[in-house]
Amino acid sequence: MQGIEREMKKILRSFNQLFDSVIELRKNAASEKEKVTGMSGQKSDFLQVLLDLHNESEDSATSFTMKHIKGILMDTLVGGTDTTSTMTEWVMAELMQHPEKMEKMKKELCDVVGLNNTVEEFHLPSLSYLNAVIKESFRMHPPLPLIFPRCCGQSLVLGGYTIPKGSRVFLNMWSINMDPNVWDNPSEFQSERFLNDTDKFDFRYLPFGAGRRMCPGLSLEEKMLALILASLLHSFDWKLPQGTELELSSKFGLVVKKKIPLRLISVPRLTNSELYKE
Ligand code: HEM
Repeated sequence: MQGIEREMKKILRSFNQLFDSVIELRKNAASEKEKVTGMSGQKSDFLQVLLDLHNESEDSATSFTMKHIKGILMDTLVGGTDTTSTMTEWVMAELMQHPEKMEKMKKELCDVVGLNNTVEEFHLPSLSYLNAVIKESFRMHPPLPLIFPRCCGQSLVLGGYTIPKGSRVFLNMWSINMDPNVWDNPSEFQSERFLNDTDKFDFRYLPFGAGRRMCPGLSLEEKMLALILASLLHSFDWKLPQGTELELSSKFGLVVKKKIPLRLISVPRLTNSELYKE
């Protein structure tokens, strides 16, 4: 009616073309490699695993088609891009708002990584303060505060409320995260509350949802976000452009972002300028 469907189909077509060309490139590269090395079926990345599954399932009753592959690529792209960039922005904004925590963060990075090195994946498990800062940022700024709606399978009474079978239920994570009965001083950014955190499942804190439909990108995200942030914070000092002020208001949408995008100036921090070259 308002051209939304037409626009959606146009976007879908361009994504389809993108995925087709990526898949075609991969297939050509794989057959080229097979010709040179005589080896096939090398599981080098996620796309290759999907293509191998497709090849293996061609003769089976439950086939795994190209349509499935493109659907998975689409889910990964949609689920993993806006959420990650939004969260990077929130963590940086909170650290700019709390310079003492920014300093603590940098000290941890200096101790673990050293100013003559760049951050690598193997450093991440030792960055416990970074982990706490990320968790506290997820608590205060969950990118998907209502996670995804659930449908009630059978009628039940919960906390005195009757929820009829078939109701659509939204879980408001944001209000749980801000509830003083659940968290001490919930409106304060206190990353230290997550410092001695155990891996025990905590129903007060569900930025990635829960149950069978919880976010499948969780373990990738934990590493990706920590690596992006650790690299940004270790390699550069950050300051606000002159005459600008930091503000932390949010804008509601499918992903809750900062209302005004964060703009910062980076100043190289590492001792060896060669480390900034590819
Ligand atoms: C800051 C990062 C992310 C956050 C906060 C986040 C959060 C969520 C949440 C709350 C859900 C709904 C879970 C539920 O209803 O229980 C979800 C679903 C999903 N996420 Fe993520 N996500 C993130 C990153 C990613 C990444 C990196 C990927 C892929 C690589 C991804 C792929 C998906 C997919 C495919 C679903 C739908 C799962 C289903 O319906 O079965 N997400 N995510």
